[in-house]
Formats: sequence, C-alpha cells, structure tokens
Amino acid sequence: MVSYKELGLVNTREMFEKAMAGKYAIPAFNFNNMEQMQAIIQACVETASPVILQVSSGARKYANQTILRYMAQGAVEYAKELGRNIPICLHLDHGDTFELCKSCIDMGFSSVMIDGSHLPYDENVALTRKVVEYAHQFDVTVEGELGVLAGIEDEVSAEHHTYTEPDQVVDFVTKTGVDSLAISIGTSHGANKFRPEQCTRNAEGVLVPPPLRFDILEEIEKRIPGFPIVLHGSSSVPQKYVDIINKYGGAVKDAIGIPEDQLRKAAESAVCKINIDSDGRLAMTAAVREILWTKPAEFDPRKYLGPAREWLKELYKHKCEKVLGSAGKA
Ligand SMILES: O=C(CO)COP(=O)(O)O
Ligand SMILES: O=C[C@H](O)COP(=O)(O)O
Ligand SMILES: [Zn+2]
Ligand SMILES: [Zn+2]
Repeated sequence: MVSYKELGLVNTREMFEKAMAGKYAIPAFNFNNMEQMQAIIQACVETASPVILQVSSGARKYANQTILRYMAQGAVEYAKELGRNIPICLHLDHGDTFELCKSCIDMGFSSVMIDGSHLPYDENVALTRKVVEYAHQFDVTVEGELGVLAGIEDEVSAEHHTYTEPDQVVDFVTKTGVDSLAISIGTSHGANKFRPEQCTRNAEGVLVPPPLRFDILEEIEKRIPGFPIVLHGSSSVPQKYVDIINKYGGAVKDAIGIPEDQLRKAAESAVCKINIDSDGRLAMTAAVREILWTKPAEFDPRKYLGPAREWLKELYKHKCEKVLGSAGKA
C-alpha cells in the first residue's frame, strides 16, 4: 500500500476547482512508454500546465501497471529537474472492475475512472459507489461515466451514440459521490470519429464534422452547476499527421476528429478534463514513418524515437496553449 502523496502526485480535486473557475480544461494525455511520458512532461513544464497522466487497459497490457506507476513517480522528479514543480495526477483510464481500481489505488494512483456506462443504470451506480467508497478513504478522486460514446465504447455501430441523459445526472452524482462525470455529447475514441458523408466542406475544402451536442452539455450544467465534466474521445486528428503518414507508406483512411474550436468552447464550460490519446499516436507514427522512409539506413531507435518525442512535445504544447487553455496555470 503506497499513498500517491508520498510519490508527489496530486488528485484531481484542486485541479478541477481551478479549471472550473478559470474556464480552461486539464489535459489528460495517455502514455505507454518513456518517450510519451517525457514529451508530456517537457510540454507541460515548458507551458506551465498541470497535467493528468492516463494509463489505459491497453497501456497496462503493453507496458505493465507497475512500470507505468514508477514512470509517473519518475515524471514528478523529472519535472522538477526541468525546472518546474507542476501538478501531476496519475489516473486510471476506463477502469472496468472494482478490483482493478483498488489495485491502482493501492499502488499509488491518485485518481481512477470506473466506467460502468455499459451497465444497466442501477449497476453502474452500485459499482461506481463501491469504488468511490474505497477511493475516498485514501483521498483518491473518482471519475464515473453516464452515456456511451460511439466507436470502441459501442460494439453495435460506430455511428450510434447513446448521449448522456441530463435527467439522470443529479441522481447519479448524488448516489455515487463521484468527483467528476464523463459524458457523451458526440465525441468518440480513435481517429475515425465521423464518416466523410456526415461532414460538410468549408471554404478551404476541409471536412467539417457535425458539432458536438452543446445543448446536452448545457442541460447537464444546469442540473449540476459547478460539477466537473470530462470529455473522452477528444483528439482533433490533425490532417498534417495523416498526410505525412500516408505520404510515407501509411494507409490511414477517412480520419476525422473533433475540431479544435469545439474543444476550446468545451474547455470554457464545465468541462474540466479533456482526454487525448489518438493525436499523440498519429504524431509519433508520422515522425517515425517520415524518418524511416527518408533515412533507410538508420537503425538506431533513438534516431527515430527521439524526433518522435519532439513532435509529440510540440503537439502537447499546442494543446495546452491553444486548445485547452491550461498553459500558465501550473
Ligand atoms: O478518450 C480517450 C482516452 O480515454 C482518448 O480519445 P481519443 O481517441 O480521441 O484520443
Ligand atoms: O480510451 C481509450 C484510450 O485511447 C486507450 O486505449 P488502449 O486501451 O488502446 O490503450
Ligand atoms: Zn465509457
Ligand atoms: Zn476514453
């Protein structure tokens, strides 16, 4: 049993209070390896942004939960070495059982998500309540979810969203005691969030997807004023990365994300945490493809993972400065 406090990590409570008052959102970036962690910390130190480091189930399988936890501990020291003691939260992304959440809490995570959004409502409430009761004993914060995102969260079809029902949110947050609530208003996971047929073209010929359901977000805010809201599936899928990937042998087709102006608008509302994973995957892949293609004799991983880390850092700095507004808030 290790308390995250001994590791120099923080939970999300104060982060969200400040983000709510200051009308910005905390970046929640997923990491699976050292280069991603370093890029996140470098970007957030350089922009003076608080940050949530997220560990998904895929990351646990790929890199091992214990290793990732020690990397987060290292991240705290690394940030100080780089010259700024920024608030860093270590968060379990999409926890699906009580046991998994408990194991992360016991190991030093400062925040967990219990995603019971696929369960019947009463089961989601009961499971989330159980995690909250355990987590709050150790001052660990908990994110719950109501509504189902299209895409990987929805096995039926990639178009089908089950939007969050505003009339359920008061009951859910009261009964469960969660610290934040992930909602479904039109975002989805991955790089193919919309089909081209769903989009219109702007003057520059760029595909513009249908807007997020800000009307639902407003209804939710009216019912639970000042309560921190979380947006999953918030990658913007920058076309420059898709183009580089495809130029150098890739085949990433019909990749469309959430426009940045939509995320900026969300960050100014009760949305206090914005989850970004796919954009980092695209940036890293674009860098690695370009280098391996243009320098075919290169075989030192540092020569392509190093630049990939630089590209990632630039992406994350852009998110903090230009999209979420978290720069300068650490
Ligand atoms: O929600 C996410 C992680 O929980 C990531 O979403 P993206 O796939 O849009 O990056
Ligand atoms: O929400 C999902 C995250 O983007 C990560 O998914 P993953 O399990 O493939 O790492
Ligand atoms: Zn979910
Ligand atoms: Zn997610």
